[in-house]
Amino acid sequence: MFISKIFKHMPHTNSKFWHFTNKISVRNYTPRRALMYVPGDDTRKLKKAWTLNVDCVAMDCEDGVAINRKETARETIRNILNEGKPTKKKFDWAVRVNSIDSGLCDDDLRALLTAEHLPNTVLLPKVENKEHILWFSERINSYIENKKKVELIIFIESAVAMINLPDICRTAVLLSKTSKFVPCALVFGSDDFCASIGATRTEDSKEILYARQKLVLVAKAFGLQAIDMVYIAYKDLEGLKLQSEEGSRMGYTGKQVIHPDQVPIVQEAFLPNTKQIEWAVGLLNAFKEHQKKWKRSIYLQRKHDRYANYEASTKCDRFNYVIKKLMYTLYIMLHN
Ligand SMILES: CC(=O)SCCNC(=O)CCNC(=O)[C@H](O)C(C)(C)COP(=O)(O)OP(=O)(O)OC[C@H]1O[C@@H](n2cnc3c(N)ncnc32)[C@H](O)[C@@H]1OP(=O)(O)O
Ligand SMILES: CC(=O)C(=O)O
Ligand SMILES: [Mg+2]
Repeated sequence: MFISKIFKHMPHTNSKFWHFTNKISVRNYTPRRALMYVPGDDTRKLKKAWTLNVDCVAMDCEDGVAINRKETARETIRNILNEGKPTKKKFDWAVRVNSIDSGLCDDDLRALLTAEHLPNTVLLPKVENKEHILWFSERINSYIENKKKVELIIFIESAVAMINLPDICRTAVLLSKTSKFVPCALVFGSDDFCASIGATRTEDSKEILYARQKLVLVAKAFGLQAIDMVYIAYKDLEGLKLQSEEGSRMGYTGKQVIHPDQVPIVQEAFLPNTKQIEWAVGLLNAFKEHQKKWKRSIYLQRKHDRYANYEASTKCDRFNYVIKKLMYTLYIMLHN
């Protein structure tokens, strides 16, 4: 359980330590513990966002922007993309376009994906079915030049989308082999989801428990990050902490936020705690001891039984692989 929890915190990996973990496919892992929305028409908030220590900044064209400000948001974000990333800080530079059914999505994509610099990630809200993914793929292939690709975050926000979820993910994964996007995460859009199923929000969110669990389950089945719901009462930081920790325990890798004060609490909740780190260090030490014994037993088995030797070394490889990942994560945590 702990191992899967820390894998989700693998950061951008261009460190020397990479040589040690050269067989581990975490090289391009982009952490998104907090995914913060910034209304795309609000230059003051956009400037503020660059000063924060947040994993993902989502410049928003969708629900954070009033209908009569859509064009302003699109233009403002395009200008920012033309100028290039405004800081050397490492964070996921993302845009949330309007939904396909809104009729605004194509204009958003055209404006944002033909700017001087591509965003790292496109957030596609209200995906309902695989046809939406096919449409998105066709549109972005016509806008992005060369061999460049963006990461895609798929929003699941309705009853129909929840039913079609595996189909949506399968299509996205298959298309990504030939298209200019790579699916990287699912987002649970709980506010729109509640509206879709006619649920009334409660403090413990029991009314959406099934959907919240299903999203994380399907995300993991397709190797995607799972990003949990927004905690709208942004002044209630205690409630935010409890909900973030709950999401982390459920297997979510991050959470959407709407206010800078929410960022540190959420990012903390999606990191391993001291107890878990101590447990991992204990596991590393135990492993060293076991490895010594295993080496000897493998040597003896090699002499007597070829098949048994094969089994043992396979186990050893698997264990080695897991430990290397653990050590790598500890190294990153110590150096942050
Ligand atoms: C269901 C969904 O789709 S959720 C996504 C759509 N919703 C959103 O995007 C809402 C985003 N959040 C916001 O717009 C704001 O946080 C609000 C409106 C909720 C509150 O804003 P304010 O009243 O300005 O909050 P507050 O005064 O506490 O802000 C403190 C500082 O943080 C800044 N700030 C607040 N929210 C954000 C944000 N999302 N991004 C960047 N900066 C922000 C403010 O500009 C202010 O900066 P300043 O000190 O330089 O003036
Ligand atoms: C985040 C979002 O889009 C929603 O909850 O509907
Ligand atoms: Mg929504």
